[in-house]
Amino acid sequence: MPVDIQRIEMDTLACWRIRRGDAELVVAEQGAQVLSYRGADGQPVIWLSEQAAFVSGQPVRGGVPVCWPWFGDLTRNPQAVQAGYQGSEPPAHGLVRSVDWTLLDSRSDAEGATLTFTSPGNLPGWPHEVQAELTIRLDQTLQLSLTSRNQGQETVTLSQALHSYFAISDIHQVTVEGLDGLPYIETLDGWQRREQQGDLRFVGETDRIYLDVPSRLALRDPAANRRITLQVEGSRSAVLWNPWIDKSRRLSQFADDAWQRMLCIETANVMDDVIRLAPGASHTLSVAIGIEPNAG
Ligand SMILES: O=P(O)(O)OC[C@H]1O[C@@H](O)[C@H](O)[C@@H](O)[C@@H]1O
Repeated sequence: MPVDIQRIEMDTLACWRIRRGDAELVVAEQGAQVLSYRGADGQPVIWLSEQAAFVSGQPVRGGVPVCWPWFGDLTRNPQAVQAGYQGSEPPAHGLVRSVDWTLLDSRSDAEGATLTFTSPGNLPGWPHEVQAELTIRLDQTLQLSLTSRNQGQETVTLSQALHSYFAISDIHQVTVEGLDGLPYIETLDGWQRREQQGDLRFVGETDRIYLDVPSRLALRDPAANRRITLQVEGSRSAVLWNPWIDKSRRLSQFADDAWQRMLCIETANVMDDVIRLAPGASHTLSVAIGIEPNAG
């Protein structure tokens, strides 16, 4: 199947667009952020906010922001992750969401296309020789692989996530399969540890860190008659997030009712699943996102 790679601009952001039949992927150089992805049937799989702003220095709401070298609020991270940062105001979700990455390589073949980006060196307040490389491959599925390499002389500990926003037909109807029986941290109630019973359904604001997560999760969407599947390597934790009604009003680049159409399943290395990189060591976190027709 012919594959076409083009450099485009979304307002002020330099982006790359890959088309493969009716599938289309758009990636911004800023943050190496996947902005949008439509599958082979032309339907959105990755959600991009209708109110997204494509502004230099600001993460775009939606797509797949890369959270690195820490996830979320730094002060909620294990001490070894906090110790890596020497600045005074740690931004949420790390340092690379709103800076330009460098495109190292772009190529297409008979099956698809691959883009490879590398993170900028010299991140403010983070004096470590650790480089992140993100490979984005579009063929029948969308695959993201984030490799961190420690080229310095000291051990560095980091947390991270591929913060995927998925497009769904109705938050009230979707379920997430694969979490039954898992421990999770309820960040909305004192970060208590709890246990998941059955598949996850959504009845209110959700912001949970699941632990001991298996390599396959699925997002069942009966109204769209499909399942979005996530096949993961290098991760045992996942963050499930939907802001619901009140938090939606406080979020930037987010329509008041957009919570009904999106759900984040973030492929992560957080809490006791953080990555400890000895000198010379590397780690790869990856997720392959596929579609199974028929939510059965
Ligand atoms: O608004 P941001 O920085 O992109 O973060 C969005 C959300 O990201 C999620 O990963 C967090 O669990 C939420 O608490 C947070 O609100």
